[in-house]
Amino acid sequence: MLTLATTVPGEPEIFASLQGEGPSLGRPSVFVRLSRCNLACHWCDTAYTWRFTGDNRPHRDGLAFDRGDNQLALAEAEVAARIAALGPDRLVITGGEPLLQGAALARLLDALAVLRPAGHVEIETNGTVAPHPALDPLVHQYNVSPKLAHSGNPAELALPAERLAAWAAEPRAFFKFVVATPDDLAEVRELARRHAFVSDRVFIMPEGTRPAILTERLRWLAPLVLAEGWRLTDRLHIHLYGDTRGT
Ligand SMILES: C[S@@+](CC[C@H](N)C(=O)[O-])C[C@H]1O[C@@H](n2cnc3c(N)ncnc32)[C@H](O)[C@@H]1O
Ligand SMILES: Nc1nc2[nH]cc(C(=O)O)c2c(=O)[nH]1
Ligand code: SF4
Ligand SMILES: [Mg+2]
Repeated sequence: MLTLATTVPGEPEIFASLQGEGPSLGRPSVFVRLSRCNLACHWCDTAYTWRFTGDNRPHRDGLAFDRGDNQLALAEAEVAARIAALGPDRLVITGGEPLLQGAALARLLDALAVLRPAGHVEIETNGTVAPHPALDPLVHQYNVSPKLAHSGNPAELALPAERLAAWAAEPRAFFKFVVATPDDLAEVRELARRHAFVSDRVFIMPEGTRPAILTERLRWLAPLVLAEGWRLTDRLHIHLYGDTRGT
């Protein structure tokens, strides 16, 4: 079984949209949003995937708590059928933290390959969890978004050095750093130096869930990103649809 986020109670968050961020920006894709996370970013735009109680404390104990309206368990075959019915042959798996459900994701992708053999699969991840060995060969692209200090997570949880080194050596991985102030870029620079990130695989993305904030931040980010030789990404879906579930 997979545990998914919901758009409304009882409806799993599986939808077609344009990939709004990073190297595949603008590509028609099916999105699957899973429930639960092992981090707790202050500014998380999908906190409904992990903050279930309203008391602002994340649950990090797997499925051993009351399932509220914000999540739903579904069989892998059912999720595969819903994905295939939506059309686009690119799949983006996100959350929450999808790699927490690695074995079930491997079963999902096996089922999907029967229905839709030539598809492309990318995973949005916070980069703290190693991909399950059965899942890894089925993935074409990892969009790895390590969390900087302004996320509010302790660095030892959010930036495990061995994992970052593994992602840096993984040719299918792109980094996507969320930045709110110029100071955040100094942290990216230090991580890039320590792990010898390939510049062409480093994306900087403004923090924000409103178009005006994104535009303002993109303007001061552009020259700084240019000077580093990294890449800049917007959040297209926010401009198109706002901060709405299922878009
Ligand atoms: C909700 S996360 C889910 C996947 C995974 N947990 C992660 O953090 O990469 C999807 C993407 O949205 C980004 N994100 C979340 N909240 C954001 C915000 N307020 N502004 C900009 N990006 C945000 C994350 O950094 C990540 O790249
Ligand atoms: N359109 C669209 N593109 C996205 N790219 C990454 C997303 C995510 O939440 O992981 C996302 C999302 O939620 N919507
Ligand atoms: S790691 Fe991703 S899903 Fe988890 S709290 Fe941070 S942005 Fe949200
Ligand atoms: Mg999103």
